[in-house]
Amino acid sequence: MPALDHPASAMLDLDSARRLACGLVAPIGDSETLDLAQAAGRTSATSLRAEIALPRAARSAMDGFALRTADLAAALTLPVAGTVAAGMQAPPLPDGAALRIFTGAQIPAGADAVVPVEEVTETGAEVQLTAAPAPGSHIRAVGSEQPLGGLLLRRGTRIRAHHIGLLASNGVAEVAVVRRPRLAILSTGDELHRPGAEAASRDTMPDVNRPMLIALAQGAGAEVDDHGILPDDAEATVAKFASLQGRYDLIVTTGAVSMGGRDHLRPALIAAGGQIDGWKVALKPGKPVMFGRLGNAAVTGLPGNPFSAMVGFTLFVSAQIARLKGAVPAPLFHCAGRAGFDWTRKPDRAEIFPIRLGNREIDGLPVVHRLGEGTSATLFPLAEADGLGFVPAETARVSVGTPICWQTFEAGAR
Ligand SMILES: Nc1nc2c(c(=O)[nH]1)N[C@H]1C(S)=C(S)[C@@H](COP(=O)(O)OP(=O)(O)OC[C@H]3O[C@@H](n4cnc5c(N)ncnc54)[C@H](O)[C@@H]3O)O[C@H]1N2
Ligand code: MOO
Repeated sequence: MPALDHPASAMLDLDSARRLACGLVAPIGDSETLDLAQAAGRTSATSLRAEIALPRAARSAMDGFALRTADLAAALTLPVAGTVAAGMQAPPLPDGAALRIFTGAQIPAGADAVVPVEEVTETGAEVQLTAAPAPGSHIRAVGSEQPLGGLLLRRGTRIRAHHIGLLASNGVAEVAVVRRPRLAILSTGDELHRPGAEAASRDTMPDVNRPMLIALAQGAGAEVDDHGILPDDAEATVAKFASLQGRYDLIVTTGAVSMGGRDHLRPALIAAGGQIDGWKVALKPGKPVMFGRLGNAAVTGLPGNPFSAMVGFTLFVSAQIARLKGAVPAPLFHCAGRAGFDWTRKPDRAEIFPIRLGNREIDGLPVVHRLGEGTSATLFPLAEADGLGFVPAETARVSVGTPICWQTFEAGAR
């Protein structure tokens, strides 16, 4: 296999790395048709326009009385000639009379206003008003809520509960959505065993990254195949890449991307006919991330340290999944907090760290506490974390009370 030469100094900055990662995938063109109830969270594959105007018939917006305003010129008292409820065909309004009407009921032919029940006095079979309403009062006119041809769902929209309701109101039962991105996820390392598969020993350790990344990818809307644990073996790695070719939109690996003699991933990708588009980001943790391609699939090699793998997913893989789905990747980290800690650091790489939110300050911004000591080998500081904090590469010092950027764990998954 080819020996790869990469100078230690060449690191992508975070923005360039994210752009590169997103550029290696393209929005999926295939679609499938789903029952409306199954479509939440999926991306619409087509735009839908209203084939009807709503409401289809003029309806009452209130419980009250339907009447003809012209009839009130002589007197403000009218006899009540009957009742119209939602779901029934309204009888025409007799001359010089009112009809009791309920919310959502069709406006009787001849009526041009509804007076709410609390604005009238009912005496026997008559209703007495204090003033004549303006024509059109409390009537939902035909087409007033949705025009014929109005846009209901734009292509590329993430379908949310309110879209489902809107489509249901138009009698739509099925919707075309972009097929889910197909991901292969695998771990590398002779030291790994499946969590719970064997008793923990001092020689082996559970595979932490695979179950975590599968959960993250499924949460982001991908269809994931679990490709298990790959041994630290060059030939096996080439063979694995070859077997994955043509089947996936994105292949995500962890481990074997650093400088060690057993870090086979990059040469194996080349040997399998793939290419490497970038390696190493000025990011802590997550420095040795690799961005590449194998046929039509993007290949993202995340570092083996579990917090590095998680950060790499959050910053790069989640954006790649969003783009595959035809969505716009979520912007990262809003500076909507105040540091609850002092921190002096080496200003060389952007840094991500677990955070816990404290009380809100008088301006409404939460105090953000940094958890852990910056170790990428453990997820332990995340146990009680509310999200992730961020400082740019050039930050050398953070002081209590200064603005700090953070995001919830859900922020990246769209
Ligand atoms: N000489 C250098 N050494 C290292 C550098 C460097 O720049 N120069 N970078 C360090 C950084 S930063 C990281 S991050 C790691 C990344 O290493 P790899 O991605 O090559 O990963 P491995 O060496 O295979 O494993 C690293 C570490 O993570 C554990 N691991 C791996 N996979 C899993 C898994 N699925 N579940 C749990 N733990 C896993 C593995 O046992 C190692 O302890 O490299 C540094 N070294
Ligand atoms: O990049 Mo490593 O991910 O700093 O631990």
